[in-house]
Amino acid sequence: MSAVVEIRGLEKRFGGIVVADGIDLTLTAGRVLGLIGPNGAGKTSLFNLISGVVRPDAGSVRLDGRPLDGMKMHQRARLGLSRTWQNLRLFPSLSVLDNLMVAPRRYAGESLLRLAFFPGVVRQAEAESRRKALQILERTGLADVANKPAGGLTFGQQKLVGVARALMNDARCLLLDEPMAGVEGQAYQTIQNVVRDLAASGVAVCVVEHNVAFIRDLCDEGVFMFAGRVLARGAVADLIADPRLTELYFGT
Ligand SMILES: Nc1ncnc2c1ncn2[C@@H]1O[C@H](COP(=O)(O)OP(=O)(O)OP(=O)(O)O)[C@@H](O)[C@H]1O
Repeated sequence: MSAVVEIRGLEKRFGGIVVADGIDLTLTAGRVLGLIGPNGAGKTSLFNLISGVVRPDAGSVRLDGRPLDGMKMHQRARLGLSRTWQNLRLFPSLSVLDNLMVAPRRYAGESLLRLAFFPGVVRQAEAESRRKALQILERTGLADVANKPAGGLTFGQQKLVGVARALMNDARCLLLDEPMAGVEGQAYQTIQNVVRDLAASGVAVCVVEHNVAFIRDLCDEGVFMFAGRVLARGAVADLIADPRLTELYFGT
């Protein structure tokens, strides 16, 4: 199984708070890795470091062997590093379809030269993107609301839009930040199915989630984080059953 994301010696502190303390972690093609740990363990910070929202103090992140050091978030997104956000970050007044169309990815029209001299190519690429967005909306059960403003959807549907948007850039690696928080019913099952299909197609997936049942059912493996460190890696069922980790999780 090939490594998609390789994290080596990652360090980050905010003043006195250590959010990454020498993290070594590999995300593998076709596998779903669950990231668990108590509030403040550094899980979202790790996603921020991988996706380029935050710069590390030391250490490196590689995507398909290519160092990402110094690259901005949109540059990483173009290379296939995709993520969702705890606080959604949708454009509420834009339609669901348009929220997908503006996803961070490579745009044919971003080159002024191409826009000026090959407008037909740009139009064709945008039509292709629209087709792709509609396909993704179909796959995520959102086709019926494609033209509705995203802000008018249920919370579960908005979470699905966040996941759907993350699929627009042909992700090599997908980071899902608490995809299940506040989600129930059909959206819950749909997110599980979409993530399974993605992994089956070779994407490396990493999920931060407090919903332990979701993590246990979905993930091939789990990592337990505490105080910016990876304390354990193994079967999710074993991590959950470990009394030492449970104590750290619940702080009892
Ligand atoms: N930009 C920042 N500036 C200062 N402190 C920060 C910053 N980002 C995160 N922190 C702090 O780092 C610690 C780790 O936060 P992080 O969000 O990564 O934890 P988490 O494991 O994702 O927690 P949760 O499960 O609650 O989302 C917290 O104490 C948080 O307040």
